[in-house]
Amino acid sequence: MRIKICGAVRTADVELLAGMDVDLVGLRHGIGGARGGLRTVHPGRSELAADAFLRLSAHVRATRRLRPVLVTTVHDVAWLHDVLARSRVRWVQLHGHQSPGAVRALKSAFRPWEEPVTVVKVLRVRNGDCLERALVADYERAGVDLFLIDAEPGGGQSGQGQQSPTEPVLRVADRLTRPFLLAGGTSARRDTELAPVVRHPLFHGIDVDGETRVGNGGLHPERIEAVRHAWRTHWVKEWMTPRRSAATGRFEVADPVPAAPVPLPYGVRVPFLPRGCARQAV
Ligand SMILES: O=C(O)c1ccccc1N[C@@H]1O[C@H](COP(=O)(O)O)[C@@H](O)[C@H]1O
Repeated sequence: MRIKICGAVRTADVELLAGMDVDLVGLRHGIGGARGGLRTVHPGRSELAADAFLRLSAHVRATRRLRPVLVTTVHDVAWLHDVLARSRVRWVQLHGHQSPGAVRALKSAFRPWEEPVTVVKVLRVRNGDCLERALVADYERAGVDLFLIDAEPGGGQSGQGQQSPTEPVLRVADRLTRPFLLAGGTSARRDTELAPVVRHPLFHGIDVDGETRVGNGGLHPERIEAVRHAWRTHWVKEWMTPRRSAATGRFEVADPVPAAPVPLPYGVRVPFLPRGCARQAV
């Protein structure tokens, strides 16, 4: 399971992340404005100027453990190729309305002898529906490697710390043949609603921004550690560890949210039941 922390803006952020158990570092460059097309709630919250992007991405690469990810809303393939080539960053998160054609052109802009680019395309969930639903197959044919399912409360805004309801996320995930990251208000909360998302065969990890900060401030080690612990230790262990079933003797992945109502033995009283359990025979 991969963990991406978004919005590093200074060398100290990279040094902090290098000492933590995370994988990908999002660096925002080319957000909104004339080249973009996506307005953000916090315009330029952590937008890096060109020289800062080059410097910080080199710093991330130098850790040899973390991977820098260019997070951008720019559509212009020549600009994207130039930034990726000059910085030697090979992961890009297309967080705008970039078309499948732009994805195809970007993938083929890198020659076969060059390190290929990994394209992450955002799919936004708004009012229970995925805005890019009709384009998913085209994105896959164009070469998207990984999707990022994010909540968009409206107005073309991302990163408001709002979590997408599970059902629409699963509906999008079921249309995919490529893996996806979950974004949008991802936190350290152990919300059992998320179990079916984590257990989805294409679930690949999480992308977090707001939860890793205190207020609008910088990255906070304890908050990052809380998210890491919740997802790497709790969720993954809880839902992905096969256990031997007492009934069948076979190894099965634990299911804390039973699909069918589970009858309780006669006389048992419980103050709280997990979702899916029927209150019977009390
Ligand atoms: O947060 C922004 O303003 C933003 C601007 C442009 C592109 C992406 C942006 N945020 C992304 O939103 C998700 C989730 O963030 P959060 O955990 O809900 O705060 C993440 O991918 C950010 O990169």
